[in-house]
Amino acid sequence: MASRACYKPVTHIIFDSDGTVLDTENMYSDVINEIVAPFGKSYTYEMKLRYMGMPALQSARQLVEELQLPLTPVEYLKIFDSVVFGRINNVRLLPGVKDLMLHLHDHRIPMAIATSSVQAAFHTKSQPHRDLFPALHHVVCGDDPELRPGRGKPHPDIFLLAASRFHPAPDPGQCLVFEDSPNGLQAGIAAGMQVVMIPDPRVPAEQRTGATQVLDSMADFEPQLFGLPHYDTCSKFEFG
Ligand SMILES: O=c1[nH]cc([C@@H]2O[C@H](COP(=O)(O)O)[C@@H](O)[C@H]2O)c(=O)[nH]1
Ligand SMILES: [Mg+2]
Repeated sequence: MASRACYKPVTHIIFDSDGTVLDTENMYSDVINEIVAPFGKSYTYEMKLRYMGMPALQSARQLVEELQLPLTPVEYLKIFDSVVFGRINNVRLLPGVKDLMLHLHDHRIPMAIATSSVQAAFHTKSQPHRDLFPALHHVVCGDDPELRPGRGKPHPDIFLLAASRFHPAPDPGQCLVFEDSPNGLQAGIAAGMQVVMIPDPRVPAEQRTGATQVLDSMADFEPQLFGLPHYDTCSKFEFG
């Protein structure tokens, strides 16, 4: 992790979604394990560390091959999506997300989401929290027509595309990324952006290397360290 002196001021924020904004990762692990268990397989956390943040079809292809499932990747994805669809009402925002988005929105800081999730899935999962959408300038999903296949996280493309869609577009160095996954961290670094990583406690130290800052929770984020307006104590605690 960088020392305090290494934090550089930023003007724009790009959030990852799954595991950073939406509390979906444990649900994904449960669903994947339920799908593969009848075939005598399990989805370990070691595997998850490699899959998190990957575009859905790429992840499905790798999973089917790695676990030798008697399914095509598309068949697997259909089952996955239908099971997830039944659980979306339980998807919560992670701690600190709402406070930070509302705070930065109050101060007119431009924000976007860059998620590997496909648009239909993101739309469904995020519906319970649509009151926050006006705070976001835009959302880039993994199936965006301007993203080339095979260039999902850990490639930088989705973050660079998200940065290019602000008006006016900032330099990558002016953007701060929030990420939970090692693939997402690498994507943010490759994009030339600072990355605040909020990993699951099981993410090993070596897969956090390069993060500008590692936090246990978004609620611990101190905007002023990155040249952003600090929290007004009253608004954070009265309305958070
Ligand atoms: O255990 C897993 N978690 C997450 C993913 C992939 O990561 C994406 C979420 O990426 P992001 O955190 O960039 O929103 C999911 O849509 C899925 O494609 C996965 O394959 N396996
Ligand atoms: Mg994520």
